[in-house]
Amino acid sequence: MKLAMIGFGQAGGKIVDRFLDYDDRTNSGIVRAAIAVNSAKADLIGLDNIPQENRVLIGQARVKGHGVGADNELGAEVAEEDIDEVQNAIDSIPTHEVDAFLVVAGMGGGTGSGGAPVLAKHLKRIYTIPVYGLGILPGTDEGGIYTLNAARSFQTFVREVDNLLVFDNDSWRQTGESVEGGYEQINEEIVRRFGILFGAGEVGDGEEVAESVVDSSEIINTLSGGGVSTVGFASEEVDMNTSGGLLSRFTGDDGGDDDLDAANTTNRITSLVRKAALGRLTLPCEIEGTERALLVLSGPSEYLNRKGIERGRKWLEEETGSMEVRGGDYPRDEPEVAAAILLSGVTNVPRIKRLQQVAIEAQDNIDDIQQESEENLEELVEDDEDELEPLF
Ligand SMILES: Nc1nc2c(ncn2[C@@H]2O[C@H](COP(=O)(O)OP(=O)(O)OP(=O)(O)O)[C@@H](O)[C@H]2O)c(=O)[nH]1
Repeated sequence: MKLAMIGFGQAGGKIVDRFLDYDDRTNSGIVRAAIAVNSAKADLIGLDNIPQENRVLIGQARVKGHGVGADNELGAEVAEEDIDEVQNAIDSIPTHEVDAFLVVAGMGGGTGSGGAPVLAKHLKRIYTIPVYGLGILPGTDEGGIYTLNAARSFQTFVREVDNLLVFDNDSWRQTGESVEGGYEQINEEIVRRFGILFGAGEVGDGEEVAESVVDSSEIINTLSGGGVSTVGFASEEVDMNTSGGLLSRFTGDDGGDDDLDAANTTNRITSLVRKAALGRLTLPCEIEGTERALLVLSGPSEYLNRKGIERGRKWLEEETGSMEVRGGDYPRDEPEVAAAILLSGVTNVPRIKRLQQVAIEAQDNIDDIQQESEENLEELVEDDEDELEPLF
């Protein structure tokens, strides 16, 4: 499907920038327009791919291009004050060619965390197409103020968007890596997962169309109903170089028995689906209780078969308990077969329960909480974990 992506704050801008690069590399055609909004001039200058005219500096009168320093109330205020500047950039997008907006932001800082919900609310008032959020949760080692920002922003953001897709840095940060180097890798993981998912609905006319290609309405239907979404992913390399013998590794094709090859393909697809659903999700959670799901199987069409996808889909129905599990192909000439699973409306998410508790504590006693040390706040969150009610 075609998206208008708006990156709010540094993390948001960098991830949208990376999506453009992904689009270029893979020809997936999902980014119809890309805009970056920030209160820090240096962050906007540091982007590689987003066109200069689509980089919007807000809050100049208040913070003079220096950012809001993790103050997300100030982030929200400058977004409100300068929303017309953002709208000017959006006005240059042919929105009639766009299936949805995707507002991307880190939830732990000030600009994106405060501004993204403001922008989502604004977009929903003006446009009829869906407005989705991609929210990045901070690592728990980043400190109390980042957790507090994320807790408050999350609650607002999920309310303002049609669906909030979440990626939790905390589960993805590798130890021993520099923060920047770590984000490079993490951002690649983000665009790969969401790129395959959204790209699935973008198999256009004249392209190779398999038996059951996913279209953008299936993605929209899976996301409709709101709530929080997470994505599972697993892939396996396949050999595309052997002329005429494309199937060799993935299917175990020896040029012989076709039924056997089909059975191998089916089995491999089923185990990829399990790996994707039970492995590391962008937001770790219990998959049981998921309201809706979409399974996308991507790869060279020779490696995809309807039976495998159907079996994977059925298995997902059983595991999630959902009656609304969609599934289909995304034929791509890439040397890998990948399963991407969108789990929409997830309910049992420990990280969100912890964040919710932080938000409740903050409401009760905002001054004390802000003075707490990082360690104290972390302890507080851990201790109260058992008593929490789910957020939604
Ligand atoms: N995945 C990912 N997360 C990032 C990246 N950069 C920052 N973050 C996360 O996003 C959170 C918010 O940081 P920023 O995006 O830098 O903050 P901002 O919205 O620009 O706000 P201010 O800097 O306070 O004005 C951080 O706490 C990190 O968890 C990135 O490149 N990738």
